[in-house]
Amino acid sequence: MSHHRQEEHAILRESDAKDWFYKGEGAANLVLGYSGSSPSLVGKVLRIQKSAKQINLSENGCLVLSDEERLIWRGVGELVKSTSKEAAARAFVQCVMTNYLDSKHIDPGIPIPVFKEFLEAVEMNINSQRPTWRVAASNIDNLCGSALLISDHSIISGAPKSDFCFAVEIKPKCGFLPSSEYIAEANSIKKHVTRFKMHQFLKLHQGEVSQVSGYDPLDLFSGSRDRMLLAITALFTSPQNNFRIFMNGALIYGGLGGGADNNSVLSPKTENAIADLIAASGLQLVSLLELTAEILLRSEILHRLLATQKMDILDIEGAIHLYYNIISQPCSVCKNLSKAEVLHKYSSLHSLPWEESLKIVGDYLIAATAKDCSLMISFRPSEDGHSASNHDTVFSKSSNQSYDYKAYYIDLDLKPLKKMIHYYQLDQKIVNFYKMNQEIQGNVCCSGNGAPTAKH
Ligand SMILES: O=P(O)(O)O[C@@H]1[C@@H](OP(=O)(O)O)[C@H](OP(=O)(O)O)[C@H](O)[C@H](OP(=O)(O)O)[C@H]1OP(=O)(O)O
Ligand SMILES: Nc1ncnc2c1ncn2[C@@H]1O[C@H](COP(=O)(O)OP(=O)(O)OP(=O)(O)O)[C@@H](O)[C@H]1O
Ligand SMILES: [Zn+2]
Repeated sequence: MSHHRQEEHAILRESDAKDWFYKGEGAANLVLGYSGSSPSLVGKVLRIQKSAKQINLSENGCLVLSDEERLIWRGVGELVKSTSKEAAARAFVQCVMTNYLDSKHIDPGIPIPVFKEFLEAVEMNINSQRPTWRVAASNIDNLCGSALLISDHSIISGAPKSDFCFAVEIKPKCGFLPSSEYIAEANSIKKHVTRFKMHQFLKLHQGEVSQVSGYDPLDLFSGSRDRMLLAITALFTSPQNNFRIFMNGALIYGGLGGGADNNSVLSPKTENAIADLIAASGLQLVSLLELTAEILLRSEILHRLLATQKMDILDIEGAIHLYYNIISQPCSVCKNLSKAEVLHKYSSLHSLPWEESLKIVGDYLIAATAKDCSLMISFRPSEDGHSASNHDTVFSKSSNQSYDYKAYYIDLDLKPLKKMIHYYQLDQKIVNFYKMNQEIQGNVCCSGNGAPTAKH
Protein backbone atom coordinates (compact mmCIF):
# COMPACT_ATOMS: atom_id res chain seq x y z
CA MET A 1 0.00 0.00 0.00
CA SER A 2 1.14 3.56 0.53
CA HIS A 3 4.71 4.36 1.48
CA HIS A 4 3.99 5.41 5.07
CA ARG A 5 3.45 1.71 5.82
CA GLN A 6 7.19 1.28 6.17
CA GLU A 7 6.99 3.39 9.33
CA GLU A 8 4.57 0.94 10.93
CA HIS A 9 3.74 1.91 14.51
CA ALA A 10 2.60 -0.31 17.29
CA ILE A 11 -1.09 -0.18 18.04
CA LEU A 12 -1.97 2.00 21.05
CA ARG A 13 -3.45 0.01 23.94
CA GLU A 14 -5.11 0.83 27.23
CA SER A 15 -1.78 0.59 29.06
CA ASP A 16 -0.33 3.32 26.82
CA ALA A 17 -2.95 5.90 27.85
CA LYS A 18 -0.91 7.15 30.83
CA ASP A 19 1.80 8.46 28.49
CA TRP A 20 -0.53 10.88 26.72
CA PHE A 21 -1.59 14.25 28.10
CA TYR A 22 -4.11 16.85 27.03
CA LYS A 23 -2.63 19.43 24.71
CA GLY A 24 -5.61 21.19 23.19
CA GLU A 25 -8.58 20.83 20.91
CA GLY A 26 -10.64 22.59 18.30
CA ALA A 27 -14.17 22.01 17.11
CA ALA A 28 -13.34 18.75 15.36
CA ASN A 29 -10.17 17.27 16.86
CA LEU A 30 -8.55 16.64 20.19
CA VAL A 31 -4.77 16.73 20.46
CA LEU A 32 -2.59 14.85 22.96
CA GLY A 33 1.08 15.33 23.75
CA TYR A 34 3.42 12.44 24.55
CA SER A 35 5.35 12.10 27.81
CA GLY A 36 6.50 8.50 27.47
CA SER A 37 9.84 7.21 26.24
CA SER A 38 9.11 5.26 23.08
CA PRO A 39 11.56 6.76 20.53
CA SER A 40 9.06 6.64 17.70
CA LEU A 41 6.56 8.69 19.72
CA VAL A 42 8.79 11.25 21.46
CA GLY A 43 8.22 14.71 19.97
CA LYS A 44 4.87 13.70 18.48
CA VAL A 45 1.25 14.58 19.12
CA LEU A 46 -1.78 12.38 18.57
CA ARG A 47 -4.68 14.06 16.80
CA ILE A 48 -7.97 12.30 17.41
CA GLN A 49 -11.21 13.12 15.61
CA LYS A 50 -14.15 13.83 17.83
CA SER A 51 -17.54 12.29 17.24
CA ALA A 52 -19.20 15.14 15.47
CA LYS A 53 -20.13 16.07 11.94
CA GLN A 54 -16.95 16.37 9.81
CA ILE A 55 -17.00 14.17 6.74
CA ASN A 56 -20.10 12.04 6.16
CA LEU A 57 -20.36 8.34 5.88
CA SER A 58 -21.76 7.81 2.43
CA GLU A 59 -24.64 5.54 1.52
CA ASN A 60 -22.39 2.54 1.10
CA GLY A 61 -21.13 3.11 4.65
CA CYS A 62 -17.56 2.29 3.71
CA LEU A 63 -16.10 5.24 1.87
CA VAL A 64 -15.81 8.50 3.77
CA LEU A 65 -16.94 10.91 1.07
CA SER A 66 -20.43 11.49 -0.27
CA ASP A 67 -21.14 10.75 -3.94
CA GLU A 68 -20.83 14.42 -4.87
CA GLU A 69 -17.62 14.78 -2.90
CA ARG A 70 -16.17 11.82 -4.76
CA LEU A 71 -16.90 13.68 -7.98
CA ILE A 72 -15.25 16.88 -6.78
CA TRP A 73 -12.14 15.01 -5.62
CA ARG A 74 -12.19 12.36 -8.36
CA GLY A 75 -8.70 13.33 -9.50
CA VAL A 76 -7.29 12.53 -6.06
CA GLY A 77 -7.34 8.73 -5.95
CA GLU A 78 -5.98 8.31 -2.47
CA LEU A 79 -8.65 10.60 -1.03
CA VAL A 80 -11.54 9.03 -2.92
CA LYS A 81 -10.46 5.53 -1.90
CA SER A 82 -10.00 6.38 1.79
CA THR A 83 -11.89 4.09 4.13
CA SER A 84 -11.20 5.96 7.37
CA LYS A 85 -11.50 9.59 8.32
CA GLU A 86 -7.83 9.67 9.29
CA ALA A 87 -6.74 8.31 5.94
CA ALA A 88 -8.97 10.85 4.20
CA ALA A 89 -7.64 13.72 6.31
CA ARG A 90 -4.09 12.69 5.54
CA ALA A 91 -4.75 12.17 1.84
CA PHE A 92 -6.34 15.61 1.53
CA VAL A 93 -3.34 17.29 3.13
CA GLN A 94 -0.81 15.17 1.25
CA CYS A 95 -2.39 15.14 -2.20
CA VAL A 96 -4.32 18.42 -2.35
CA MET A 97 -3.06 21.05 0.08
CA THR A 98 0.62 20.41 -0.71
CA ASN A 99 -0.11 21.55 -4.27
CA TYR A 100 -0.74 25.01 -2.90
CA LEU A 101 1.22 25.23 0.34
CA ASP A 102 4.90 24.34 0.52
CA SER A 103 5.22 20.78 1.83
CA LYS A 104 8.30 21.89 3.75
CA HIS A 105 5.84 23.46 6.19
CA ILE A 106 3.37 20.59 6.35
CA ASP A 107 3.32 17.31 8.27
CA PRO A 108 0.34 15.29 7.03
CA GLY A 109 0.87 12.80 9.86
CA ILE A 110 0.65 9.03 9.93
CA PRO A 111 -2.57 7.20 10.77
CA ILE A 112 -1.94 4.72 13.57
CA PRO A 113 -4.34 2.14 14.97
CA VAL A 114 -5.78 2.79 18.43
CA PHE A 115 -7.85 0.44 20.58
CA LYS A 116 -11.20 1.58 21.87
CA GLU A 117 -9.88 0.93 25.42
CA PHE A 118 -6.98 3.32 24.80
CA LEU A 119 -9.35 6.09 23.77
CA GLU A 120 -11.67 5.41 26.71
CA ALA A 121 -8.78 5.54 29.18
CA VAL A 122 -7.42 8.74 27.62
CA GLU A 123 -10.84 10.32 27.79
CA MET A 124 -11.14 9.50 31.50
CA ASN A 125 -7.72 10.98 32.20
CA ILE A 126 -8.18 14.25 30.35
CA ASN A 127 -11.87 15.17 30.61
CA SER A 128 -11.35 17.30 33.71
CA GLN A 129 -8.86 19.46 31.82
CA ARG A 130 -11.07 20.10 28.81
CA PRO A 131 -13.18 23.27 28.69
CA THR A 132 -16.63 22.23 29.93
CA TRP A 133 -18.38 23.63 26.87
CA ARG A 134 -16.18 21.50 24.63
CA VAL A 135 -16.94 18.42 26.74
CA ALA A 136 -20.63 19.20 26.36
CA ALA A 137 -20.32 19.61 22.61
CA SER A 138 -18.37 16.50 21.68
CA ASN A 139 -16.34 13.55 22.81
CA ILE A 140 -13.57 11.43 21.40
CA ASP A 141 -14.93 9.08 18.78
CA ASN A 142 -14.09 5.89 20.68
CA LEU A 143 -14.87 3.69 17.74
CA CYS A 144 -12.75 5.50 15.18
CA GLY A 145 -10.02 2.86 15.31
CA SER A 146 -7.18 5.17 14.29
CA ALA A 147 -5.66 8.55 15.01
CA LEU A 148 -3.05 10.74 13.33
CA LEU A 149 0.48 10.87 14.67
CA ILE A 150 1.97 14.29 13.85
CA SER A 151 5.17 16.09 14.86
CA ASP A 152 4.70 18.30 17.88
CA HIS A 153 5.20 21.72 16.31
CA SER A 154 5.24 23.48 19.67
CA ILE A 155 8.73 22.16 20.34
CA ILE A 156 11.92 22.00 18.33
CA SER A 157 13.09 18.47 18.77
CA GLY A 158 16.59 17.91 20.00
CA ALA A 159 16.64 21.13 22.02
CA PRO A 160 19.13 20.74 24.85
CA LYS A 161 17.28 20.45 28.16
CA SER A 162 18.73 23.65 29.60
CA ASP A 163 17.52 25.67 26.64
CA PHE A 164 14.04 27.02 26.20
CA CYS A 165 11.86 26.81 23.16
CA PHE A 166 8.93 29.06 22.31
CA ALA A 167 6.12 28.48 19.89
CA VAL A 168 3.48 30.91 18.72
CA GLU A 169 0.25 29.61 17.25
CA ILE A 170 -1.79 31.89 15.02
CA LYS A 171 -5.13 31.26 13.36
CA PRO A 172 -4.99 34.10 10.83
CA LYS A 173 -8.44 33.65 9.18
CA CYS A 174 -9.27 35.27 5.83
CA GLY A 175 -6.64 37.76 4.72
CA PHE A 176 -8.29 39.50 1.77
CA LEU A 177 -11.40 41.44 0.83
CA PRO A 178 -13.60 39.69 -1.73
CA SER A 179 -14.29 41.47 -5.00
CA SER A 180 -16.70 39.08 -6.68
CA GLU A 181 -19.31 40.54 -9.03
CA TYR A 182 -21.78 38.08 -7.51
CA ILE A 183 -21.82 39.85 -4.17
CA ALA A 184 -25.24 41.50 -3.95
CA GLU A 185 -25.27 45.28 -4.17
CA ALA A 186 -26.78 45.41 -0.69
CA ASN A 187 -23.80 43.46 0.68
CA SER A 188 -21.08 45.58 -0.90
CA ILE A 189 -19.76 46.37 2.58
CA LYS A 190 -18.06 42.95 2.31
CA LYS A 191 -15.71 44.48 -0.23
CA HIS A 192 -14.54 47.07 2.32
CA VAL A 193 -14.67 45.49 5.77
CA THR A 194 -12.99 42.17 6.55
CA ARG A 195 -15.08 39.14 7.32
CA PHE A 196 -13.05 38.77 10.57
CA LYS A 197 -14.05 42.22 11.77
CA MET A 198 -17.72 41.81 10.88
CA HIS A 199 -17.79 38.34 12.48
CA GLN A 200 -16.39 39.81 15.69
CA PHE A 201 -19.51 41.91 16.20
CA LEU A 202 -21.77 38.91 15.73
CA LYS A 203 -19.61 36.86 18.11
CA LEU A 204 -19.80 39.66 20.70
CA HIS A 205 -23.56 39.79 20.34
CA GLN A 206 -23.78 36.02 20.77
CA GLY A 207 -21.54 36.11 23.84
CA GLU A 208 -18.80 34.09 22.15
CA VAL A 209 -16.20 36.77 22.81
CA SER A 210 -16.03 39.35 25.57
CA GLN A 211 -14.70 42.16 23.44
CA VAL A 212 -14.08 42.90 19.80
CA SER A 213 -10.56 42.00 18.70
CA GLY A 214 -8.40 44.75 17.27
CA TYR A 215 -6.62 42.24 15.06
CA ASP A 216 -6.81 43.03 11.35
CA PRO A 217 -5.95 40.06 9.09
CA LEU A 218 -5.09 42.50 6.28
CA ASP A 219 -2.19 43.75 8.43
CA LEU A 220 -0.89 40.25 9.09
CA PHE A 221 -0.98 39.37 5.38
CA SER A 222 0.32 42.77 4.24
CA GLY A 223 3.94 41.72 3.80
CA SER A 224 4.95 44.86 5.68
CA ARG A 225 7.04 44.17 8.79
CA ASP A 226 5.46 47.02 10.74
CA ARG A 227 1.89 46.10 9.93
CA MET A 228 2.60 42.45 10.71
CA LEU A 229 3.95 43.40 14.10
CA LEU A 230 0.86 45.53 14.66
CA ALA A 231 -1.32 42.52 13.84
CA ILE A 232 0.63 40.18 16.12
CA THR A 233 0.49 42.69 18.97
CA ALA A 234 -3.28 42.96 18.50
CA LEU A 235 -3.52 39.16 18.57
CA PHE A 236 -1.59 39.14 21.82
CA THR A 237 -4.01 41.69 23.27
CA SER A 238 -7.12 39.71 22.22
CA PRO A 239 -5.98 36.14 21.80
CA GLN A 240 -9.48 34.60 21.53
CA ASN A 241 -8.95 31.40 19.51
CA ASN A 242 -6.49 33.12 17.18
CA PHE A 243 -3.33 33.25 19.28
CA ARG A 244 -1.40 31.06 21.73
CA ILE A 245 2.11 30.92 23.15
CA PHE A 246 3.81 27.69 24.19
CA MET A 247 6.97 27.48 26.25
CA ASN A 248 8.84 24.18 26.07
CA GLY A 249 5.73 22.60 24.60
CA ALA A 250 3.36 23.79 27.35
CA LEU A 251 0.66 26.37 26.72
CA ILE A 252 1.48 29.54 28.66
CA TYR A 253 -0.79 32.07 27.01
CA GLY A 254 -4.12 32.00 25.19
CA GLY A 255 -7.19 29.83 25.53
CA LEU A 256 -7.09 26.09 25.90
CA GLY A 257 -9.56 24.38 23.65
CA GLY A 258 -10.07 27.06 21.02
CA GLY A 259 -13.47 28.56 20.39
CA ALA A 260 -14.89 31.43 22.38
CA ASP A 261 -12.59 33.30 24.69
CA ASN A 262 -14.59 33.06 27.90
CA ASN A 263 -12.01 30.63 29.19
CA SER A 264 -9.12 32.84 28.25
CA VAL A 265 -9.99 36.34 29.34
CA LEU A 266 -6.69 37.63 30.53
CA SER A 267 -6.35 40.50 32.92
CA PRO A 268 -3.43 42.89 32.39
CA LYS A 269 -1.83 41.24 35.41
CA THR A 270 -1.79 37.91 33.62
CA GLU A 271 -0.26 39.60 30.60
CA ASN A 272 2.46 40.99 32.83
CA ALA A 273 2.96 37.60 34.43
CA ILE A 274 3.47 36.10 30.98
CA ALA A 275 5.86 38.87 30.00
CA ASP A 276 7.84 38.10 33.20
CA LEU A 277 7.82 34.37 32.53
CA ILE A 278 9.13 34.91 29.03
CA ALA A 279 11.67 37.50 30.18
CA ALA A 280 13.04 35.02 32.72
CA SER A 281 14.33 33.01 29.79
CA GLY A 282 16.19 36.04 28.48
CA LEU A 283 13.66 37.06 25.86
CA GLN A 284 11.51 40.18 26.11
CA LEU A 285 7.87 39.80 25.14
CA VAL A 286 8.27 42.45 22.44
CA SER A 287 11.24 40.54 21.00
CA LEU A 288 9.15 37.39 20.91
CA LEU A 289 6.44 39.21 18.96
CA GLU A 290 9.05 40.77 16.66
CA LEU A 291 10.67 37.40 16.03
CA THR A 292 7.30 35.94 15.12
CA ALA A 293 6.72 38.71 12.58
CA GLU A 294 10.22 38.29 11.18
CA ILE A 295 9.86 34.52 10.77
CA LEU A 296 6.49 34.93 9.07
CA LEU A 297 7.97 37.51 6.74
CA ARG A 298 10.86 35.26 5.71
CA SER A 299 9.16 31.92 5.51
CA GLU A 300 6.57 33.08 2.97
CA ILE A 301 3.99 30.81 4.59
CA LEU A 302 1.48 33.64 4.75
CA HIS A 303 2.07 34.50 1.12
CA ARG A 304 1.22 30.99 -0.04
CA LEU A 305 -1.69 30.79 2.38
CA LEU A 306 -3.21 33.98 1.02
CA ALA A 307 -2.94 32.77 -2.57
CA THR A 308 -4.75 29.58 -1.52
CA GLN A 309 -7.48 31.51 0.29
CA LYS A 310 -7.99 33.50 -2.91
CA MET A 311 -9.04 30.32 -4.72
CA ASP A 312 -12.42 31.44 -3.47
CA ILE A 313 -12.97 33.65 -6.49
CA LEU A 314 -16.76 33.97 -6.63
CA ASP A 315 -17.35 34.44 -2.90
CA ILE A 316 -19.98 32.26 -1.23
CA GLU A 317 -22.64 34.45 -2.89
CA GLY A 318 -21.50 33.04 -6.23
CA ALA A 319 -20.33 29.57 -5.19
CA ILE A 320 -23.60 28.67 -3.46
CA HIS A 321 -25.38 28.56 -6.84
CA LEU A 322 -22.82 26.08 -8.17
CA TYR A 323 -23.36 23.94 -5.10
CA TYR A 324 -26.99 23.52 -6.17
CA ASN A 325 -25.79 22.59 -9.67
CA ILE A 326 -23.67 19.83 -8.13
CA ILE A 327 -26.36 18.38 -5.91
CA SER A 328 -28.87 18.74 -8.80
CA GLN A 329 -31.47 20.52 -6.73
CA PRO A 330 -33.36 23.75 -7.37
CA CYS A 331 -31.36 26.71 -6.09
CA SER A 332 -32.88 27.91 -2.84
CA VAL A 333 -31.13 31.27 -3.18
CA CYS A 334 -32.50 32.07 -6.64
CA LYS A 335 -35.91 30.89 -5.48
CA ASN A 336 -36.13 33.93 -3.22
CA LEU A 337 -34.95 36.44 -5.81
CA SER A 338 -37.41 38.51 -7.73
CA LYS A 339 -35.70 41.11 -9.84
CA ALA A 340 -35.27 39.76 -13.34
CA GLU A 341 -31.90 41.42 -13.67
CA VAL A 342 -30.53 39.74 -10.57
CA LEU A 343 -31.96 36.42 -11.63
CA HIS A 344 -30.24 36.83 -14.97
CA LYS A 345 -26.88 37.37 -13.24
CA TYR A 346 -27.14 34.14 -11.27
CA SER A 347 -28.74 32.13 -14.05
CA SER A 348 -25.43 32.39 -15.90
CA LEU A 349 -23.91 30.46 -12.99
CA HIS A 350 -26.62 27.84 -13.24
CA SER A 351 -25.85 27.30 -16.90
CA LEU A 352 -22.14 26.67 -16.33
CA PRO A 353 -20.94 23.21 -17.40
CA TRP A 354 -21.10 20.59 -14.65
CA GLU A 355 -17.30 20.15 -14.70
CA GLU A 356 -16.82 23.82 -14.07
CA SER A 357 -19.21 23.82 -11.12
CA LEU A 358 -17.26 20.93 -9.61
CA LYS A 359 -13.96 22.73 -10.13
CA ILE A 360 -15.11 26.05 -8.67
CA VAL A 361 -16.74 24.47 -5.62
CA GLY A 362 -13.67 22.24 -5.09
CA ASP A 363 -11.50 25.35 -5.16
CA TYR A 364 -13.90 27.07 -2.78
CA LEU A 365 -13.48 24.20 -0.29
CA ILE A 366 -9.69 24.31 -0.61
CA ALA A 367 -9.86 28.05 0.11
CA ALA A 368 -12.13 27.36 3.10
CA THR A 369 -9.47 25.07 4.56
CA ALA A 370 -6.84 27.78 4.01
CA LYS A 371 -9.07 30.34 5.75
CA ASP A 372 -9.43 28.17 8.84
CA CYS A 373 -6.01 26.63 9.34
CA SER A 374 -3.44 27.71 11.91
CA LEU A 375 0.28 28.38 11.86
CA MET A 376 2.82 27.19 14.42
CA ILE A 377 6.04 29.15 14.58
CA SER A 378 8.63 27.77 16.98
CA PHE A 379 12.11 28.95 17.81
CA ARG A 380 14.95 28.45 20.25
CA PRO A 381 18.32 30.15 20.68
CA SER A 382 20.92 28.85 18.23
CA GLU A 383 23.91 27.04 19.67
CA ASP A 384 26.83 29.44 20.08
CA GLY A 385 28.68 30.13 16.89
CA HIS A 386 26.89 27.71 14.61
CA SER A 387 23.26 26.89 13.98
CA ALA A 388 21.70 23.48 13.59
CA SER A 389 21.91 22.56 9.92
CA ASN A 390 18.32 21.38 9.70
CA HIS A 391 16.78 24.67 10.81
CA ASP A 392 16.66 28.16 9.42
CA THR A 393 18.06 30.92 11.55
CA VAL A 394 16.94 34.44 12.35
CA PHE A 395 18.79 37.11 14.29
CA SER A 396 16.92 39.19 16.84
CA LYS A 397 18.52 42.61 17.16
CA SER A 398 16.55 43.52 20.24
CA SER A 399 17.76 40.47 22.14
CA ASN A 400 21.12 40.26 20.36
CA GLN A 401 20.69 36.55 19.80
CA SER A 402 20.10 34.28 16.85
CA TYR A 403 17.35 31.69 16.85
CA ASP A 404 16.70 28.45 14.99
CA TYR A 405 13.12 28.37 13.85
CA LYS A 406 10.53 26.33 12.03
CA ALA A 407 7.09 27.24 10.76
CA TYR A 408 4.24 24.80 10.12
CA TYR A 409 0.66 24.81 8.98
CA ILE A 410 -1.69 22.83 11.20
CA ASP A 411 -5.33 21.83 10.75
CA LEU A 412 -5.54 21.54 6.98
CA ASP A 413 -8.71 19.47 7.18
CA LEU A 414 -11.05 18.98 4.26
CA LYS A 415 -14.33 20.85 4.71
CA PRO A 416 -17.43 18.80 3.89
CA LEU A 417 -19.38 19.83 0.82
CA LYS A 418 -22.65 19.94 2.70
CA LYS A 419 -21.25 22.87 4.73
CA MET A 420 -21.86 25.14 1.70
CA ILE A 421 -25.38 25.98 2.88
CA HIS A 422 -24.07 26.80 6.35
CA TYR A 423 -21.40 29.00 4.76
CA TYR A 424 -24.02 30.92 2.86
CA GLN A 425 -26.29 31.35 5.86
CA LEU A 426 -23.50 32.39 8.21
CA ASP A 427 -22.16 34.86 5.65
CA GLN A 428 -25.56 36.52 5.34
CA LYS A 429 -26.03 36.56 9.09
CA ILE A 430 -22.64 38.21 9.63
CA VAL A 431 -23.14 40.89 7.00
CA ASN A 432 -26.77 41.58 7.94
CA PHE A 433 -25.90 41.98 11.59
CA TYR A 434 -23.06 44.34 10.75
CA LYS A 435 -25.23 46.42 8.42
CA MET A 436 -28.04 46.59 10.95
CA ASN A 437 -25.71 47.92 13.60
CA GLN A 438 -24.23 50.39 11.20
CA GLU A 439 -27.67 51.72 10.44
CA ILE A 440 -28.51 52.04 14.11
CA GLN A 441 -25.27 53.86 14.68
CA GLY A 442 -25.86 56.06 11.63
CA ASN A 443 -29.21 57.10 13.07
CA VAL A 444 -27.80 57.87 16.49
CA CYS A 445 -24.72 59.78 15.47
CA CYS A 446 -22.96 60.59 12.26
CA SER A 447 -19.34 60.16 13.25
CA GLY A 448 -19.25 57.36 10.66
CA ASN A 449 -16.14 55.49 11.73
CA GLY A 450 -17.60 52.33 10.22
CA ALA A 451 -17.77 50.39 13.47
CA PRO A 452 -21.19 49.23 14.50
CA THR A 453 -22.41 49.36 18.05
CA ALA A 454 -23.11 45.83 19.15
CA LYS A 455 -26.30 45.44 21.12
CA HIS A 456 -26.82 43.06 23.99
O1 LIG B 1 -16.84 29.74 9.76
P1 LIG B 1 -15.85 30.32 10.71
O2 LIG B 1 -14.99 31.36 10.05
O3 LIG B 1 -16.47 30.82 11.96
O4 LIG B 1 -14.81 29.16 11.10
C1 LIG B 1 -15.09 28.08 11.99
C2 LIG B 1 -14.26 28.30 13.24
O5 LIG B 1 -14.76 29.40 13.89
P2 LIG B 1 -13.90 30.74 14.21
O6 LIG B 1 -12.53 30.60 13.65
O7 LIG B 1 -13.93 30.82 15.70
O8 LIG B 1 -14.69 31.84 13.59
C3 LIG B 1 -14.36 27.10 14.17
O9 LIG B 1 -13.49 27.31 15.27
P3 LIG B 1 -14.01 27.29 16.80
O10 LIG B 1 -14.84 26.06 16.97
O11 LIG B 1 -14.79 28.56 16.98
O12 LIG B 1 -12.74 27.27 17.60
C4 LIG B 1 -13.92 25.81 13.47
O13 LIG B 1 -12.55 25.94 13.12
C5 LIG B 1 -14.76 25.58 12.22
O14 LIG B 1 -14.21 24.50 11.49
P4 LIG B 1 -14.66 22.97 11.69
O15 LIG B 1 -16.12 23.00 11.99
O16 LIG B 1 -13.82 22.46 12.81
O17 LIG B 1 -14.31 22.33 10.39
C6 LIG B 1 -14.70 26.80 11.31
O18 LIG B 1 -15.59 26.58 10.25
P5 LIG B 1 -15.20 26.76 8.70
O19 LIG B 1 -15.89 27.98 8.22
O20 LIG B 1 -13.72 26.88 8.60
O21 LIG B 1 -15.70 25.51 8.06
N1 LIG C 1 1.11 19.20 15.32
C1 LIG C 1 0.81 19.88 16.44
N2 LIG C 1 1.78 20.20 17.31
C2 LIG C 1 1.49 20.87 18.46
N3 LIG C 1 0.26 21.26 18.81
C3 LIG C 1 -0.75 20.96 17.98
C4 LIG C 1 -0.53 20.27 16.75
N4 LIG C 1 -1.72 20.12 16.12
C5 LIG C 1 -2.63 20.70 16.93
N5 LIG C 1 -2.06 21.21 18.04
C6 LIG C 1 -2.75 21.94 19.14
O1 LIG C 1 -4.06 21.41 19.30
C7 LIG C 1 -5.05 22.40 19.03
C8 LIG C 1 -6.24 21.77 18.30
O2 LIG C 1 -5.81 21.21 17.06
P1 LIG C 1 -6.54 21.49 15.68
O3 LIG C 1 -6.51 22.94 15.34
O4 LIG C 1 -5.95 20.58 14.70
O5 LIG C 1 -8.05 21.09 16.06
P2 LIG C 1 -9.36 21.27 15.19
O6 LIG C 1 -10.46 20.65 15.95
O7 LIG C 1 -9.11 20.73 13.82
O8 LIG C 1 -9.53 22.86 15.15
P3 LIG C 1 -10.72 23.72 14.47
O9 LIG C 1 -11.65 24.12 15.56
O10 LIG C 1 -10.00 24.89 13.89
O11 LIG C 1 -11.35 22.84 13.43
C9 LIG C 1 -4.33 23.46 18.20
O12 LIG C 1 -4.94 24.71 18.34
C10 LIG C 1 -2.91 23.40 18.76
O13 LIG C 1 -2.79 24.20 19.91
ZN1 LIG D 1 -29.04 30.16 -7.82
